[in-house]
Amino acid sequence: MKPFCIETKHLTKISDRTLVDNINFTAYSGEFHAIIGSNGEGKTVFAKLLAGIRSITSGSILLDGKVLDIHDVSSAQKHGIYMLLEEQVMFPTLSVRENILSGSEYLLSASHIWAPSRKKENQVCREYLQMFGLELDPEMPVTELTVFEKRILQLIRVLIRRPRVLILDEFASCLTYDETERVFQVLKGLKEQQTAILFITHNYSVLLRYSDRVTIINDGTDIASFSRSEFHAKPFKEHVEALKLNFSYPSLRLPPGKEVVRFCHFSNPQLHDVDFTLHSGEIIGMAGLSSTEKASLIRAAIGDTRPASGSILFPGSQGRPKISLIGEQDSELALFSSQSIPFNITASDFGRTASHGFTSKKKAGLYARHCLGRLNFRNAGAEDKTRYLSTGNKQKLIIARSLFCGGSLYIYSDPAKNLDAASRLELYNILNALILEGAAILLISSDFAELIGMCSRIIPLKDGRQIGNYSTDYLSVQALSNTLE
Ligand SMILES: Nc1ncnc2c1ncn2[C@@H]1O[C@H](COP(=O)(O)OP(=O)(O)OP(=O)(O)O)[C@@H](O)[C@H]1O
Repeated sequence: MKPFCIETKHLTKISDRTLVDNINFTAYSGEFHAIIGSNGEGKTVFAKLLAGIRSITSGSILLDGKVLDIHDVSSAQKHGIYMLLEEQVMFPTLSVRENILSGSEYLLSASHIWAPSRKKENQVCREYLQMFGLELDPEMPVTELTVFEKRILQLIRVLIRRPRVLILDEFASCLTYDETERVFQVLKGLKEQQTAILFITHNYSVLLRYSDRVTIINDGTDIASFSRSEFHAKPFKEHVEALKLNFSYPSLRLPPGKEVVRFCHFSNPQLHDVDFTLHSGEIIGMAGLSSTEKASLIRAAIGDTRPASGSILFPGSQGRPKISLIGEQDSELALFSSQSIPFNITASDFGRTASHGFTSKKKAGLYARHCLGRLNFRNAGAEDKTRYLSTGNKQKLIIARSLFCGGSLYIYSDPAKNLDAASRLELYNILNALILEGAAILLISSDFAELIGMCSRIIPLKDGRQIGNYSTDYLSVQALSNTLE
């Protein structure tokens, strides 16, 4: 591919208000270009304008100096511009092969008249999957795949079409260090073939490890761009400081209180021999669980399913204590998108917003503002429509709902996904406040730095089987990764 650059000139998007404001941006072929900024600042809307997913109000997009007529997704794809969204878009009833190749079969057929053979399709799928170290049967259903595998399928779907400009929106969120590394190793090959790779991220270590250039978007506009050679200079560091990208985990280790939950050699079809105790005042982490294993653990803990052997006991309480949950569904599934923000937050306990037997909108609004105030909820108000919130702000609603629910046991699966660094820090401070009040927290996470930074102990699972119970005092991200390899 010949070198080129993609530019925007005065790119603007106005909906009810200005979402993207006069962005002048340049990315070059053969570079990893990170786009960063706090939640709700306009990164996704900007990327969607480039990919034709949303229409431009004014301004232009240029490829190699030529203005492009991008008015929908296919017009962007005609110029080789593809975007992978934060949400996972899959055909749940189709196989791995069908999910990868649907609509692209003609690319595999030399004649462009005959459809490629099933053998050829499976072979191509296997080759692409192997690039990411995945040995999946192309005929298996996608419902059995992990988050990582589903993400890779989406990526392969685009790679087959040989993109010139590839835009990834928070692609590495919920991926482990090793999984992220595997993805970027493959993308490096693409970069060497002159693809421009733009990725939106909140993760400072991903930014430092991979980006050749970074652009910061604030309040819908680009406020600065830096190339890698400028990362050590003061202006870049000032932005890092302002965005709190380089934060330290506010680790709090308290002496464990009474036992809240005890897994006694618990097994079910997905999990085997899970055995540990969580006390009040303690955050215990769990690493290495697939999506199905996470769901299975949560369902067992809330009493939705029975163990095949072993048990889950709640020694400190009569019966099951009140459990506050954050599962791992996308916010699209976890929220009532046509309902208001206060409705979504107070949905975990409408009784508390009742006044004379009726739900009080005023009370719900007050609670919502209080919960969101603790979570650095910016660029949106409690009156905004839920469906239009940015992904990070939607995640804050899910957290706020769980905090409104309260309880003595919190089971959180990747609660910090899609949060900007400042909001993450707020979340961690809230977790600390909860354990100071005597709560017990089970933190299931793919972010090993987060687990080591916030938890006193980590329970690693491999293929659903517990393989240890480690104190985090002398544990490194690398050592934990090695254990789970
Ligand atoms: N159709 C719409 N109508 C009104 N406002 C919208 C619409 N779509 C997006 N917004 C608003 O535009 C702003 C920017 O949203 P965007 O999704 O681009 O944020 P972001 O920077 O990607 O945030 P995050 O890091 O949380 O993903 C948000 O405040 C969002 O609420």
